[in-house]
Amino acid sequence: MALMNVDDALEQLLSDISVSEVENVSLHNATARVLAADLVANRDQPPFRASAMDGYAIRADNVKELPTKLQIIGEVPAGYHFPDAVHNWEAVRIFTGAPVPEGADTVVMQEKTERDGAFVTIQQEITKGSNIREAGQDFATGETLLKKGTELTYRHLALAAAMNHAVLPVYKRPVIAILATGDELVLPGETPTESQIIAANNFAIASFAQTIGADIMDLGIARDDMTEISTTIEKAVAAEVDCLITIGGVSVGDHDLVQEALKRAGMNLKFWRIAMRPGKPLLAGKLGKTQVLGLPGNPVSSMTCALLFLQPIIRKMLGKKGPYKITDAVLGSALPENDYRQSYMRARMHIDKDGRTVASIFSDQDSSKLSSFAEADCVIIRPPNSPASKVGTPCQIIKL
Ligand SMILES: Nc1nc2c(c(=O)[nH]1)N[C@H]1C(S)=C(S)[C@@H](COP(=O)(O)OP(=O)(O)OC[C@H]3O[C@@H](n4cnc5c(N)ncnc54)[C@H](O)[C@@H]3O)O[C@H]1N2
Ligand code: MOO
Repeated sequence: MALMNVDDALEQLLSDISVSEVENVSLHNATARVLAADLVANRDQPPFRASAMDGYAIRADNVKELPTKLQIIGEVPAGYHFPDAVHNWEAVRIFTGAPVPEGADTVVMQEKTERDGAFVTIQQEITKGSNIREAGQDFATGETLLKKGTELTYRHLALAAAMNHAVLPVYKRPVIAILATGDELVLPGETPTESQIIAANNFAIASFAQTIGADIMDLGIARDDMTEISTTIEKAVAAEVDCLITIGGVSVGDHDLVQEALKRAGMNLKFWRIAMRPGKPLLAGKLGKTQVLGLPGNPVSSMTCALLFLQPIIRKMLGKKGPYKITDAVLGSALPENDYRQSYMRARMHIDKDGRTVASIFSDQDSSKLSSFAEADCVIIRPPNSPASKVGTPCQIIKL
C-alpha cells in the first residue's frame, strides 16, 4: 500500500485542530503570544500638547527680532501642569514631555537661548509651532492599533502598554504530555545496565515544544509493557492535555506496543506510517479531545517529526500563522536520486559570494545520530523521486 505523503498527512492533521481558548495575561507574560481580539486605544497619545525639548515655552510672535529678552514666570517639568498662561514677553521653563502651558505656541530649545536669572534671551531664529507634539499625534482614543492575530513582540507590547492595557487577551498555551517508552531507556544521571541507553528524545521534544510556546507534562519512561504504557496514557487522558506525544514503540517489532495501547484507550487512528525519511513510522490519532502523535524512537526521526508535525499543531493552537518557514537555497553537495519517500537531510549552510544560501549535507544521515543533528543548522527537503542533483541545484531548506 502506498504510504501517505507528508503534505497530505499534515493537512489531515491540521484540519482537525482548532485554536486554543482565550485567556487574559499580563504584559510580562504576553511575549510571543497571539492577540485574540482587536486592541483599541483607551486614551490619546500624547494626551496633551507636549514639549519635545528641554527649553522655554514662548509665543513666537514675540521673537520677530533677535535677540529678544523674555521674563521667566515659572517652570513645568514632565508629569506636571502649569497652572497659569504664557502672556506676551513671557516664557515658561519647560522640560521634554511636559504639557505646553496655555498661551504658548512654540518651544525653543535651551541651546538657542541664554539665561540670566529671571530672564531668557532668545538668540536664534525660531519657527512658530516647533518642538510641540500635538495631542493625539501618535494615536487617538478609539483607534484600533493592534489587530486580532498579531504575534506579540516587544514593539507591540510597548504600544499596548501606552494604550493603557495592563492585560491582553491571547490564546492559551497548549499542554503537551510527553511519554518515552522502552525497556532500554534510563534517565540521564541514572546508572544504565550494559544493554541500556540514556533517554534523550523526550528532552528534545520537551525543549522544542516549550520553545514554540507549549507547556509540558512529563510522563517519564514507560517500560515495553502493555499495562504500564496504558496506565501512563490514562494519566494524560485524565489531565485532558491538548496533545499526547509518545516516543518509540510505533514500528512493527514485537515490543512496539504503543499503537495497540493507544487503541485500547480509545484512540481513533488518523494515519500510521508516511512517505518520509526519517520518520516513516509516525502515527497520529485522537483520543477524546487529545491529539496524539506517536513519534518514532530513533532520535533524528523523533526530532524531525516534531519539527514537521508537532510544531504546526502547537502553532495552530496558539493562533500563529503557517506551519513552519521554508527557505530557498542551493545544494552544496551532489545528491543521488531519491526514492518514494520525502527526505529531510541534515546539512550546514553558508552564504556564498553571490549571496545565495548553500546547504551541504552530512555524509552520514543515519537517523540514530544525535551528534550530527546537534551540529546541523538546517535540513534539506528532498521531494520524492528527485533525480540525481548537482552542486548548485536549487533546493528548499528548513532552518533549525
Ligand atoms: N522491520 C522493521 N523495522 C523497523 C522499521 C520498519 O519499517 N520495519 N522502521 C525503522 C524505522 S524507520 C524507525 S524510525 C524505527 C522506529 O521504531 P520505533 O518507533 O518502534 O522505536 P523503537 O524501536 O522503540 O526505538 C528505535 C531506536 O530509538 C531509540 N530510542 C527510543 N526512544 C528513545 C529516547 N527517548 N531517547 C533516545 N533514544 C530512544 C531506541 O533505543 C532504538 O535504538 O524502527 C525501525 N525498525
Ligand atoms: O524513518 Mo526511520 O525514522 O528512517 O529512522
